[in-house]
Formats: sequence, structure tokens, C-alpha cells
Amino acid sequence: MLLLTRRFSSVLARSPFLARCPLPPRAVPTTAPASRPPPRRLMSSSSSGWHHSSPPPPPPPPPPSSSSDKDQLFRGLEAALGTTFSSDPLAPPPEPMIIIISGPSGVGKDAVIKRLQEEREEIHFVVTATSRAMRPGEVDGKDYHFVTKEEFLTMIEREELLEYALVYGEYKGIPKQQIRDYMAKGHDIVLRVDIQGAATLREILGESAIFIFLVAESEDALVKRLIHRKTEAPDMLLVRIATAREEVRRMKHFDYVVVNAEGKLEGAVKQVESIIDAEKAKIHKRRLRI
Ligand SMILES: Nc1nc2c(ncn2[C@@H]2O[C@H](COP(=O)(O)OP(=O)(O)O)[C@@H](O)[C@H]2O)c(=O)[nH]1
Ligand SMILES: Nc1ncnc2c1ncn2[C@@H]1O[C@H](COP(=O)(O)OP(=O)(O)O)[C@@H](O)[C@H]1O
Repeated sequence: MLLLTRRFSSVLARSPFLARCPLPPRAVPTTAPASRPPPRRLMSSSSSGWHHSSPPPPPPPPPPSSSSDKDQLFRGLEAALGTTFSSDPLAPPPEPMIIIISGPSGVGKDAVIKRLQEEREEIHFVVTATSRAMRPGEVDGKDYHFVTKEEFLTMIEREELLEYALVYGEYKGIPKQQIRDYMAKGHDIVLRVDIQGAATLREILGESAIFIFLVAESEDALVKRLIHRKTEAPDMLLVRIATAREEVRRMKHFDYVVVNAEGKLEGAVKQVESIIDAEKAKIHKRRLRI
């Protein structure tokens, strides 16, 4: 430390900046402090306490004001350290991650993911393959890759799927290659799966992915939302509601729970974004293995 201070002092001594703002002579000792006797202290006659017998040190030099002074000081510090200051980022670059969004049918997974994609370009929503029929308004390759049952079975045989399940009588599965391609390009991956799919993915991905459970504020709200969507016949509605009751009990296996309350879609999306941001800022990051 003493050596550095000396070196810095000698560098600054040669700079015009120092000529205008000289360092106080006692700031850099020329002899080792151990060899110097401790300063004598005298009791002041006033009641205010102790005073040094030596005169007060001169005031520190004023901070550099002009940009050339600041530049001189910067270079002086570099010279004193014997290295240049690097402008490389101090934090490691964020790595792509996999985010799994699950929850009961009708809770708003698709709605949350759609808004998330609008907010964050770097997110890739994996379009899963399904054997179910296309609903009005759905687009092949955007909502799902709609395939026949035979085509789906071929994909299973060829081990092209990271995970697959029979969901309400129809096959659903995640194409592996799509994940690899987008991760290689630095994208974060969002997967939307049912609860059994999330359990399978937990076995495959362990702690390397983030598992988010989406819920409505209440069962009552969830049922109304499903009725309002008008995509299910009453008997299928009953199956989905009964299943949802079971699914909510599996919440404890997830990392986070986000409430998508009625009319508060934006709040749910913001919370998912906060989770992603916090995970990106973690020092001990999740190590992905797929
Ligand atoms: N396990 C698994 N579930 C999926 C996959 N893709 C979609 N799902 C889930 O299948 C369930 C039923 O999907 P769908 O019939 O499209 O109905 P909706 O999502 O409830 O409108 C939803 O809970 C989806 O999350 C997948 O690749 N694997
Ligand atoms: N916060 C919310 N408030 C009101 N309606 C919502 C909200 N989130 C989603 N919805 C609506 O609820 C229905 C079910 O949402 P959807 O995204 O299809 O659910 P999931 O993908 O989980 O089955 C849709 O009609 C959607 O527009």
C-alpha cells in the first residue's frame, strides 16, 4: 500500500494537475511509520477535550474540475497500479434459460405467454406438437404444430420430443430441436405444459429450469373464466374443473406461484418478468442440461 501510494505520488508529481493542487506534504510518509515516535498529545486547558500539539494538516486538494484534470487523474491511477483499467463488463453475460409455465386449464397460461412475448423479444415460446384438432382462430405453427396421431407416434419413436403426454385424450409434446436451435441463438425458452408435463420436466431438467405455477385468485374465478372462454362442452368443463382441484395441490413442487387475477393480466405478466430478471441476476446460476 505504501509502495502504491509512493508510486502514485511520484506519477502525480510529474503532472500539471499536481502543480495546481499539490498533495499535502504529510500525506506520503518518506520514512517507515514505525521508526517515527508517536506524536505527543497535550491536554488542552479548555473543557473541549484533547488537542494535537502539532499544527493541523493542510486541507486536501480540491477534486479535479475540468475533464482534462479528471483524465490526468485517471491515467495517474492507472500508472500507479501499473495496469490499464479494463472496460470489459464486470458481470458475466446472462445465459439463456428455460422457463416452464404451468397451471390448471383456463387459468391464463396462453394469455400470459402472449403478453410476455410482446414485452420481451428474446423469449422464444416453444410451439408444441399436438394431435388435437385445431380450434377456430388457432394457427398451425403458431399455437401448436397440428399433426395426426400417426405423425405424433413417429415423433415419439424418433425421440424427437423432450417430453410428451396424453392430455385430455390428445397427444402434446415438446420438440427438442426447437429448444436447442433457439438456445444456441441466445433466446430464453418458455414452455407451456400441463401439471403432469411439468412433473416430467422437473425429472428431466431438475433445478436447471424455472418452474412457475399460474393460478387464478380463486376456484370461482377460474370456473367463470373457463365458461367465458366457451371452448369446452359442459362434460369436458367438469373434467377440467375436477382436474384443476387436483392440480392446485401440486403447487408445492414449483419454484414460484403467480396469481393471474381477473382483469389483472398485466400484473401477472410483470411478476413473471420480475422472476426472470431476478433469476438472471443470480450469481450461482442454474446450469442447464438438456
Ligand atoms: N405435457 C404437455 N402438456 C402440454 C403440451 N402442450 C400443451 N400442453 C397442455 O395441454 C393442456 C391442454 O391443452 P389445450 O387442449 O390446448 O387446452 P388449453 O391449453 O387448456 O386451452 C394445457 O394445460 C397445456 O398446458 C406439451 O407439449 N406437453
Ligand atoms: N387476468 C385475466 N382476467 C380475465 N380474463 C383472463 C385473464 N387471463 C386470461 N383470461 C382469459 O381467460 C381465458 C383462458 O385463458 P387462456 O390463456 O386460454 O388459459 P390457458 O392457456 O391456461 O388454458 C381466455 O379467454 C383469456 O382471454
